[in-house]
Amino acid sequence: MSEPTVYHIPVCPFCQRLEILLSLKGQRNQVRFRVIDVTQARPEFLLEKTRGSTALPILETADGRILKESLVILQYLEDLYPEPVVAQRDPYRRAVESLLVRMEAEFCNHGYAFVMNQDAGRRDAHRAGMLRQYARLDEFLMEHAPSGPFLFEAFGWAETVFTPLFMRFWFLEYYEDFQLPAELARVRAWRDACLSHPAAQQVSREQIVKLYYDYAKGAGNGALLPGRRQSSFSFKPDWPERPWPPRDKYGHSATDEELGL
Ligand SMILES: COc1ccc(C(=O)/C=[SH]/C[C@H](NC(=O)CC[C@H](N)C(=O)O)C(=O)NCC(=O)O)cc1OC
Repeated sequence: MSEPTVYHIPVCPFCQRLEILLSLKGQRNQVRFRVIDVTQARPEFLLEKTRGSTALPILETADGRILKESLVILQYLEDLYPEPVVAQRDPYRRAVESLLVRMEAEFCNHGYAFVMNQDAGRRDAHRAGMLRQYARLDEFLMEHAPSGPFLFEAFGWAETVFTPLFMRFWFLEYYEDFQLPAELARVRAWRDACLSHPAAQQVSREQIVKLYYDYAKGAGNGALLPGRRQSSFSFKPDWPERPWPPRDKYGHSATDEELGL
């Protein structure tokens, strides 16, 4: 094996982080990406490599060593391909970047809990919680980068970490009619600049909305819903050939046929 290999799910936000970083560095073709079908049990060869853990992405170095956790793999790739630099080199700026990145897990969890919520009576609580998460980002950016749009001069480390989550939260706009209010202008400017960056165009809004339908019905990571034969994460039929799913997640459960599966 002459190059690193990433085992990934094409639409997983954590896997997309690696593609964005490599794209920024012009090294996307130096790393082999092997697609794993999240709707199927992990293949034995992979479980042997990971000693049983199933979360993706997984990176196998050129000499066969295994790494997991997207933020760790990002740092490995940053060190393996040091130019152009993506993470800040100045110690204080790197610390500020790290403070912002420390907010990604709670931000992610709120968004996924919101889209996976099945209790219409809790919609407003989820919405309020998601708005608080965006307000935290807005406050941080107003303190450290009031003019923007990025945290520093260009799309960098924090943007690489957050942009896949901003893209997944297209499912909140579609299934929960979630919109950022005008008073959160700073984080909205950051989000919009991230969404349009050329290094981050691995997935589209239509793809996310169609593939994540089952998450909106409470089934994550390729799990199968009652009465369904296929997950919305299935690779076939390819998502461009499928119709847009119904938006009414609380009142209707689409069949495989309605989803074009
Ligand atoms: C907070 O809830 C969620 C947040 C994100 C995702 C997601 O996009 C999974 S993407 C695919 C998912 N990968 C991960 O969760 C990796 C997270 C890890 N911390 C990283 O940063 O690499 C996976 O492989 N799951 C299958 C398994 O673990 O066997 C799903 C959520 O709930 C189902």
